[in-house]
Amino acid sequence: MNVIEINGLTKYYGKERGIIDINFNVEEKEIFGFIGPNGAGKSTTLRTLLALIYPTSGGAKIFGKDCIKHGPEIKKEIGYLPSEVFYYDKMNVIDLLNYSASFYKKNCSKRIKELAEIMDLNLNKRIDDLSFGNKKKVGIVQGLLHEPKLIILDEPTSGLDPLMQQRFFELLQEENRKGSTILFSSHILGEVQRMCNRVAIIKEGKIIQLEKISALQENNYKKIRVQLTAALEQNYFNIEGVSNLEANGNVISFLFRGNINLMMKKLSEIEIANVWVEEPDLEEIFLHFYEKGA
Ligand SMILES: Nc1ncnc2c1ncn2[C@@H]1O[C@H](COP(=O)(O)OP(=O)(O)OP(=O)(O)O)[C@@H](O)[C@H]1O
Repeated sequence: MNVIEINGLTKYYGKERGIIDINFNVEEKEIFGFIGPNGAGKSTTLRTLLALIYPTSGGAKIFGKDCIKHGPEIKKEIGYLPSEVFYYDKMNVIDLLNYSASFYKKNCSKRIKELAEIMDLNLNKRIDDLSFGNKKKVGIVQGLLHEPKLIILDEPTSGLDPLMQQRFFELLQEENRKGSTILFSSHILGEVQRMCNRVAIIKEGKIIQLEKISALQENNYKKIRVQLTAALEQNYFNIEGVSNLEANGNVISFLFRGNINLMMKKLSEIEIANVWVEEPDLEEIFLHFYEKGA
């Protein structure tokens, strides 16, 4: 069953492109990643799903219901963490969370305490005494306190230190095991690869790739940099599977996809000072999609 169905979703801000003809579904109990560079349209898509802004055309269904028409009803079952959190600074954390909880017809006090403990959040502090990262934690607790069926997170890890990111991902995995469906946006490929079953890649307002993470990894390019000790014949690395070849002084870099043994053989036949084999970052993967004309 699809928890989210997005059909031809398009949003223009006046003449400015927001998103164009977005189509994808998120299945029940899936952890779905939505990834793209700044300004690609991730927040616009998520805000439209939450009926915080209205689409120019197209639409989406959540739990089988139109996300705009049935917005208030649907939102009771959604936990949302916006990319930037703004609060009434003078309130205490616990008062703010109790106020948020009052919108749901259930007692959330026990869950608030549990979540605050997991995220190491002091409930008695005033909001304006909190650091950016701690404000983010308030947002996380606020988004999860009513044990929502669907969790939508917009760049949730920005501002969290690595330990907290880890705890937060464990928390999400636990929510997912208990039955929640999760959609989260990010511009960090690594965290999406680690967490998600499937991913949609968005660029300049359009979906350019929709993949299972396993397929994305199989297709994955390695980024190879070689530091040479002596000049090399110009076409030495010009073999099948090599793209984006660049030379910078005595360092040659390229993307490689193919049989890694062939590449290792090629490397073993020359004298080198150093070699780096890395996962390409998101920009480089985008560059590759771009070159394919996607
Ligand atoms: N309120 C607005 N008015 C005009 N243009 C907007 C508005 N909000 C977003 N846009 C434009 O819509 C496009 C998509 O922006 P959006 O914030 O959805 O991207 P994003 O992928 O979430 O990026 P980021 O990671 O930087 O938040 C951008 O070109 C942006 O300039």
